[in-house]
Amino acid sequence: MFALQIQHLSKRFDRPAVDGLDLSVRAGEFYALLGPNGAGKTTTLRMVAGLLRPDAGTISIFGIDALADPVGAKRITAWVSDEPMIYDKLTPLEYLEFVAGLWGVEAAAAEARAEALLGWLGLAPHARSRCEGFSKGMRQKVALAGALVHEPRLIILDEPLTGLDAASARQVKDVLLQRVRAGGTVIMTTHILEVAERMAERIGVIAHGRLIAEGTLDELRGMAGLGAASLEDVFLDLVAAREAAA
Ligand SMILES: Nc1ncnc2c1ncn2[C@@H]1O[C@H](COP(=O)(O)OP(=O)(O)OP(=O)(O)O)[C@@H](O)[C@H]1O
Repeated sequence: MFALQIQHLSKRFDRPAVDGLDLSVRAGEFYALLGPNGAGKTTTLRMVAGLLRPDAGTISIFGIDALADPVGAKRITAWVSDEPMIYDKLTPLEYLEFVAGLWGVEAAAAEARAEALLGWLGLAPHARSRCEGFSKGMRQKVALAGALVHEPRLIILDEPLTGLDAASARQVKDVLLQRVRAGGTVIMTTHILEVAERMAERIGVIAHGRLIAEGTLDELRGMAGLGAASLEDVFLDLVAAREAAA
């Protein structure tokens, strides 16, 4: 069963940003998407999240055609952008209950989930303070909690750890791993190769809007032909090889 199946996906701005991309992520997988700046990662994920219309291609989320049935697809998907939006006048608890209400989560369940998420993310002491005074990292965690409160089956995150301190990054990683253990599927972009190396079961490398390599860390090492090299070496080698071929 695939959580996400992308076929021949394309999006062009002044030039191709995503260029006939094929990508499949299995249900229950932790998948990291790597690639140089401008490779097309965010554009791809925005199309999956229904925020951007592809020029061509198909997107299927747990068998739902996301282009034909965007509401059905969004119901089971969470999208956490690298510039999250929250409502400053609400407290985290109010925000989570509001978001849960939009998804039709029953009030008692919403409250329990909200309390649990805020606890795991270290926000319990701030659960009843308005978000307006929060730091960027705290906002990011509130946004993440908001994305998870309807218990989506597919969680898509764009650079979720950027700007977080060590403790917050650990909390976010733990929450994501917990979701995967509970049967969820996580797809995240990251430039922190160590995070991909440690957390992801499979890693996809995108360059120029296409998937140029994919596999476990060991498989990528094999492709790059570098024996026991670090993911950084493997990544740089794969991207350089693609550049040379282009
Ligand atoms: N709204 C837009 N209008 C015009 N061009 C865009 C737009 N969004 C993205 N692009 C272009 O599409 C290409 C892919 O960008 P994208 O943000 O998807 O890359 P990325 O892999 O997420 O990069 P980064 O790692 O820097 O976040 C880039 O050349 C970018 O300039």
